[in-house]
Amino acid sequence: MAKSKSEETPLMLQHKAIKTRYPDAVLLFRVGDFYETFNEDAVIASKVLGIVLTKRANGAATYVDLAGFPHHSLDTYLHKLVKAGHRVAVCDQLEDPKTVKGIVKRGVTEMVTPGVAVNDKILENASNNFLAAVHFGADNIGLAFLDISTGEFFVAQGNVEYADKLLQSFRPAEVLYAKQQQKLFRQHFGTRFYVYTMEEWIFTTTYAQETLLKQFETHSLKGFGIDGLPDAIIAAGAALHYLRDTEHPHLQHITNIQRIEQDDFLWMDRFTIRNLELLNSGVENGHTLLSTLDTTVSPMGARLLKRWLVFPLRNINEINERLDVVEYFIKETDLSRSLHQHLKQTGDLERVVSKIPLRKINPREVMQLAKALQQVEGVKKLLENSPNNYLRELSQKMDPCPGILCRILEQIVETPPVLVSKGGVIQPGIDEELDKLRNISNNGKTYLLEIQKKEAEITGISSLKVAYNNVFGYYLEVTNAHKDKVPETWIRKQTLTGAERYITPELKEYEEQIIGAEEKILSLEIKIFDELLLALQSYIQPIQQNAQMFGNIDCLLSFATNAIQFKYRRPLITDGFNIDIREGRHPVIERGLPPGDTYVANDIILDKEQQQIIILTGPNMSGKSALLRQTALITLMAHMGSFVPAAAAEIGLTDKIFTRVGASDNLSGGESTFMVEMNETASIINNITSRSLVILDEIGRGTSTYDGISIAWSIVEFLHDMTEHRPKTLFATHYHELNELENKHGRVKNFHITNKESGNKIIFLRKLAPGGSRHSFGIHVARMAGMPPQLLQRANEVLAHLEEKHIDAPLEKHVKNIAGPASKVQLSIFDAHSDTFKQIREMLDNVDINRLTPVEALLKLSEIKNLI
Ligand SMILES: Nc1ncnc2c1ncn2[C@@H]1O[C@H](COP(=O)(O)OP(=O)(O)OP(=O)(O)O)[C@@H](O)[C@H]1O
Repeated sequence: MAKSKSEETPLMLQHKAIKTRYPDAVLLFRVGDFYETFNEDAVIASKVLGIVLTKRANGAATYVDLAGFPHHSLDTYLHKLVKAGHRVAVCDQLEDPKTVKGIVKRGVTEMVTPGVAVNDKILENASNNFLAAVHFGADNIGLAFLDISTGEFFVAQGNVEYADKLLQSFRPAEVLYAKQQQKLFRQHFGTRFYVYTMEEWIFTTTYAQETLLKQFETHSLKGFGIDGLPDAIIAAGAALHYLRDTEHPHLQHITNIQRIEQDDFLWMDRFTIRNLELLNSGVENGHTLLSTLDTTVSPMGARLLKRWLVFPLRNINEINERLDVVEYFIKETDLSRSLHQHLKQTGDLERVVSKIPLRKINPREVMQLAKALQQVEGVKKLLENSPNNYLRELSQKMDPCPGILCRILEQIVETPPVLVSKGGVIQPGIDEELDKLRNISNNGKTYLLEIQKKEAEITGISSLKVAYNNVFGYYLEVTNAHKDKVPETWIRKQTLTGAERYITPELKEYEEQIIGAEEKILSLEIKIFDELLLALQSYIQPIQQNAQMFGNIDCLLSFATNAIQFKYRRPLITDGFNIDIREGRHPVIERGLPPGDTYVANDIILDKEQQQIIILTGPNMSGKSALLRQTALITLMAHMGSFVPAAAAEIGLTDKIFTRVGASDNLSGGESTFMVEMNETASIINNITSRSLVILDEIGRGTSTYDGISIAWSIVEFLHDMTEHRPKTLFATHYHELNELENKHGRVKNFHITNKESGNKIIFLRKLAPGGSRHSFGIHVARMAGMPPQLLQRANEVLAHLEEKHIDAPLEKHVKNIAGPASKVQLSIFDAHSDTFKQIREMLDNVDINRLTPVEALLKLSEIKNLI
């Protein structure tokens, strides 16, 4: 039977009222020194946190489930709940229970969700924690990315592919969108994000405009260059709304909004970012380009490097600006060393400053901020007369904020406690009243010791002790042996087994003074600290700017460090179309080689006129993929402004890098390997220009040999014969049949990776050489992998048989055979009277060739093939 409201305890009624406002969050409900969870929240908490689930009586109304933990463990447990994908509402006591009769007022002081976290335990130093908002407009998708822990705020607007790429690059911890757009979102971006849906009215232009103008305290958004992006503005408004909705009203550190312009950056779609293993290797703890290049020493640098990696530049001047600095740092080793020292002592300036408006900064962090500002002072001096323009400008933009720096150093003790409530934060000499109270407090303690000494002398109780407890304050403790020496004026308060405790009027009088003083000292310290935080608010913007400058310097120093340590060279970025890499290496593989092994360097030359497409053949494991990827990585690194692993490199400005890898093992959404590959390849075809670099690794491998060859063949022809564009292409394949393309198409060139056969074995030389290779040596690799000898022998026999059968049949004929009934042999399969033939004919009759896309055609082909 349902219990009436009045039968529940007042505490549970209060809990219920608050929980109704946060139905989808785990509510951590502060009760005394504990955070408690009730009902279904308790079940979740006990499971995720491994804490005991108990039951508690709820007045006359049944029992409720309960699980709790001590309040000082909040950070740890909060972290676990959020990492497990829960939204958490922290409900605190808003009044001092000592001063309240009846039930104390409670309210949610913070909501923590995966995308809205400022807690150091939840955040990773080297990564941003972005909240994204996505809005599907009539023609475009608007996106916003906001990191509350650093104050960074980006917006963009574009088509689905662009949105997809940005989501992959920013890797938001949480994505918001309107409830009604759920189907659209799922259709385009799948289920790979942690999402939260909101009411549609939040995603409207007027509301978003208002929200943004209020945040930035401006009359228009023109100054941010985003007023022409209506869908992005809606997304940005929704992101800000969500922050306020999650009880984050103080957002003074979000001072700017930056537009991401598609054409400003070298484009890589999400498959390319994945295939090139820029951020993730697909294996746990595997090496990525990021982990290989990241020698930054500050969290600001680490986070920025990640962004530089997925947003390489496309402006020659900006790239050269970075390269000039790297070159300068390489030459000026002393300067680089000093800069490194300063950066290392800065800590996470960007995140510390964000804690000021959020009221989360503690005294120790304020001191860290002061130390960081001292580093800014040092770096500014080091660079102010630099012959390098870029560094001189950075130096001009730095502001060590001397006013507030002095104030912090003057007011805060050198090593303050983490909690201001512990006291001992404020320096002496700052506040007269504080000094006076401290004097009383300190002397009071000395006085207590004097009382102890005096009474010990008078009574002759040498072991007399003054001590304190919460029940009756200061007392004198006498062991039983001396009990009879206690004067009558002492008032007995407690009897223990071996001792008795007494108070005296004199003791009580001093106790009052001391305790009163301590309380007053604490509230004065908190007041002075709060005033300091208020003053710090006005410095948020310049301090954030300093943090950004430090991030830039850190990344460029990191490039210089890599260049020195791993012998990278400065690339020459040109306005032309050539890629000319001499003695290039794969930056990640070369670092992972066992000691004693050296990476075999190779030249790669691609251009618009002679060598637009390279067909690369070679045995398994010979290094085809490595060569392809190193070309893409070197091109990418050059556009980041980094030196590159090559003896020399001339890189024409590149607008897009595409990579497609055949037969990926990671199948998504139940699609076949072949379909995934084809869809991925189809998206290339619409997007390339002569400035694009296309890397195709064993495309066509996911289907039968002839299908594979046909698809690969037609892709190469397409890329070669595009009317307006000549994308530079590297195509690695096992199908040595594709070498025939060189004879038919002027800008296709065959290369192979050399190896040496020694007896029955194969030695990889890994050197690139002109010309194709005749077979793919798969059986040799099988031998190396330890396959049984009988199996290998049989494989050799089958191979010999197949090669004999096809040796005289040029590939083109095979391709035609698949495409149409040109050959007699093939015709025999299509026996006009067979059921299969009839079925195929029917299927073909139903096809409207004029409306068929290439991918659909391939699918149809595959369907037909399955019938045969
Ligand atoms: N130039 C090189 N110098 C030294 N080692 C190399 C070189 N290139 C490749 N390797 C090593 O050889 C291994 C195989 O290379 P890779 O995967 O590129 O071969 P592949 O020809 O693409 O093989 P498959 O056809 O089986 O995919 C790499 O993991 C790497 O360790």
